[in-house]
Amino acid sequence: MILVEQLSKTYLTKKGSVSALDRIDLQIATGEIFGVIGVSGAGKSTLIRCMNRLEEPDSGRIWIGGDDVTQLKGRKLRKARQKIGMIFQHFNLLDGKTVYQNVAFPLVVAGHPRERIRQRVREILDLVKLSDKEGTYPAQLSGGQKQRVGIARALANDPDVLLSDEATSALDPETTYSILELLKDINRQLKLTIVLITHELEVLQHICDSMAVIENGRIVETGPVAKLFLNPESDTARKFVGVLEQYRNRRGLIEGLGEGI
Ligand SMILES: Nc1ncnc2c1ncn2[C@@H]1O[C@H](COP(=O)(O)OP(=O)(O)OP(=O)(O)O)[C@@H](O)[C@H]1O
Repeated sequence: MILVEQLSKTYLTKKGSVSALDRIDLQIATGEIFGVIGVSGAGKSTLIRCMNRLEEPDSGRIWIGGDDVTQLKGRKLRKARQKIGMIFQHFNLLDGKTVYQNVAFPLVVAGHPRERIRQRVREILDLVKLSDKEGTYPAQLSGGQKQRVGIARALANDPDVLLSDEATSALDPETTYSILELLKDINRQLKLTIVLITHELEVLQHICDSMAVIENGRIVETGPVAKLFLNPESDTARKFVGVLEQYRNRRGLIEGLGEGI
């Protein structure tokens, strides 16, 4: 279970302060895929980055597997971070290192023996279906393959939680689909809790069990994903669902016209 309680974060800028998160409360069940959706600037990245302390919240608590991660320091924080994997929109791979070295990196940092690292990297590359790319450099990979390396690296230390920061936003629809399917498989096989942020309703619809809608740093709606489509309550949710319906209607119209030709 992940519990977020009254989490707040304000950025101080030259132009004044920006409230990015305003007393956020969330409850995420172990083993579920939980989506946070919102428009640009709503606070999604700040929220997910607070979960592994890439960002420091001003106040509030984040409980992950019994630990309040906001209170951890030093070695305990490093240990907790090993159990929270993260994947990014632009993959964040080490360009000068091979696929093998990228995936091995967190294991080397964690101080595992070389033989254990080799065994684990091979296992994980097999899981993400990149066993044939061990010696390849990121520049020689497609976007989808890069994200698979990112996922493999995030899973190397066998985390309990995977955070996904717009992991499919830079990918074409077909590759997005394959990465979402991979995340679903991983969630099932490893019983891994996944928290993902997105501004794409289709991503939420395809993969998430539950969701929260974030608007101007506040959670304005939460529940099962189906609820969002059947009964959107917030302005953000209504806009997202409205745009998707318009798009589907237009596509239906175009396909209908096509049939008449
Ligand atoms: N390092 C920073 N310094 C100052 N302001 C920031 C910083 N990071 C984010 N913000 C501001 O905080 C608010 C929330 O930003 P955040 O990146 O969390 O939103 P987001 O929903 O992830 O947006 P996007 O989808 O565009 O990435 C925005 O107003 C943003 O401009």
